[in-house]
Amino acid sequence: MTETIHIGRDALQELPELLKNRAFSRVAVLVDENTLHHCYPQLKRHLPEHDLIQVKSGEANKTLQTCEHIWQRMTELNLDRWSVLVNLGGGVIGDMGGFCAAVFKRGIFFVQVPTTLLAQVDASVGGKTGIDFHGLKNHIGVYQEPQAVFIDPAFLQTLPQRELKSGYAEIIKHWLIADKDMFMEQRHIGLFTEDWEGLIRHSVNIKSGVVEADPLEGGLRKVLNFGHTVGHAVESYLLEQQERALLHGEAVAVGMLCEAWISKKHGLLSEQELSRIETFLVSVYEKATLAEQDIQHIAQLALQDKKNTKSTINCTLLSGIGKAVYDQPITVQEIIESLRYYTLL
Ligand SMILES: NC(=O)c1ccc[n+]([C@@H]2O[C@H](COP(=O)([O-])OP(=O)(O)OC[C@H]3O[C@@H](n4cnc5c(N)ncnc54)[C@H](O)[C@@H]3O)[C@@H](O)[C@H]2O)c1
Ligand SMILES: O=C(O)C(=O)C[C@@H](O)[C@H](O)[C@H](O)COP(=O)(O)O
Ligand SMILES: [Zn+2]
Repeated sequence: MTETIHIGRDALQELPELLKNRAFSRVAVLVDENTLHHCYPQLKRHLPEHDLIQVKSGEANKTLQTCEHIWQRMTELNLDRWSVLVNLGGGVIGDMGGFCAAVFKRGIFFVQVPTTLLAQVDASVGGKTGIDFHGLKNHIGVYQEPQAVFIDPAFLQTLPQRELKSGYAEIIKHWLIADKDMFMEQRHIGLFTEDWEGLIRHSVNIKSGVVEADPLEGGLRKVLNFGHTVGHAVESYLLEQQERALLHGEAVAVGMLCEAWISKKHGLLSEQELSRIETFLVSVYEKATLAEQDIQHIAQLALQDKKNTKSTINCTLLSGIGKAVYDQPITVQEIIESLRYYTLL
C-alpha cells in the first residue's frame, strides 16, 4: 500500500507536515452536518487556509446527485490538479469524497480523516472509493489510494452508540477471517472498551496486510468481503424503505450470520463454531424483521454482487473461526435458506 496511516491521539499533528511538504495548491474539506459540528473544530486547528464543501449525511446521500454537488463546488472553488480534498467523516464521506477526488479533472489528491469507528477500522484503508447507484451498493467506483490516513480515536467520543456498534461489526469480521483468539476472547466488552486505539490498530493491521497482498481484489482481498454478499443485498433492499434501513455494519452482521450458516452447510464450519458465532452476534445486534417476500427480493439482489462471475455468486465463507476462503460458489436458494435461518434465530 502506498498510503501512510497515522493512528493515535496525536495523529492529526502529522497533517500540517504532509500539507506543507506536498505544497498542494488549494485545500478543501468535505464534511456532512454532523462532522462539521462535532469534528471540524478539532481538524481546523491543523489546517492552513481552506474551503469547505458540505453534503447531507447518510447512506441515502451516497449518490451521483451528491457527487454532482461536490464537483460543482470544486469547480466554483477553482480546485486545480494540485489541490487536495480532506474527507472528514465516516465511510460515506470517505468513499464518496475519494471517488469525487479520483475523477475530478482525472484526479486530484485526497486525504482520509475518518471520524466513525467503521471508517477508522475499515473504510479509510485500502483505496476502495465509490457511490451507490439506483440503490446498489458501491456500484460505481474506482480504486484510488489517498495520500495518507489520519485516525484519531478522540472523534469517537461524540459518535452515537448505534454507529459504534455498526463499526464494531467490521472489527468482528476481521477477527472472524483472521484472528480466532481475538474472537474467542471477546465477551461483548469491546463496545464499552476504553482501548479503541488498540482495537483500531489491530483491525487496520489485518486489513492493510490483506490489501498490500492484493490491492485490486484479484483474489485474496475478497476475504474482506465476508458477510457482504448477503449483507449488501440486505442493506440495499432496506435502504429503499427508509424507516427499515439498516446501517452498513448492522447489515454486515446479518450477512455474517447467513454466510456462516452457508459455511456450515458446505461442511467448512462445525456446528459448534456456528453456534459460537450466533451467540456472539445475536448478543450484540438486534434482530431485523424479514418477511418471506423480503427474503425473496434480497436473494435476487445478491446477483449484483461485484465478486460474481457470469451468473455464479462467488461468496467468501469461513473454513473455521479465524480462517476465510473466497470464490465459493453459492446459490440464490442457499441465500434464501440462510435468511430463513436468520429469521428463526
Ligand atoms: N471503502 C471501504 O473499504 C469501505 C469499508 C467499509 C464500509 N464502507 C462504506 O462506509 C459506509 C458506512 O460508513 P459509516 O458507518 O462511517 O457511516 P456514515 O459515513 O454514514 O457515518 C455515520 C453517521 O455518523 C455521523 N458522524 C460521523 N462522525 C461522527 C462523529 N465523530 N460524531 C458524531 N457523528 C458522526 C455521520 O454524519 C453519519 O450520520 C457505507 O457506505 C459502506 O459501504 C466502505
Ligand atoms: O476493503 C474491502 O475490500 C472490503 O470488502 C471491505 C468492506 O467492509 C467494505 O464494505 C467494502 O466497501 C465492500 O466492497 P465492495 O467491493 O463489496 O463494494
Ligand atoms: Zn463493509
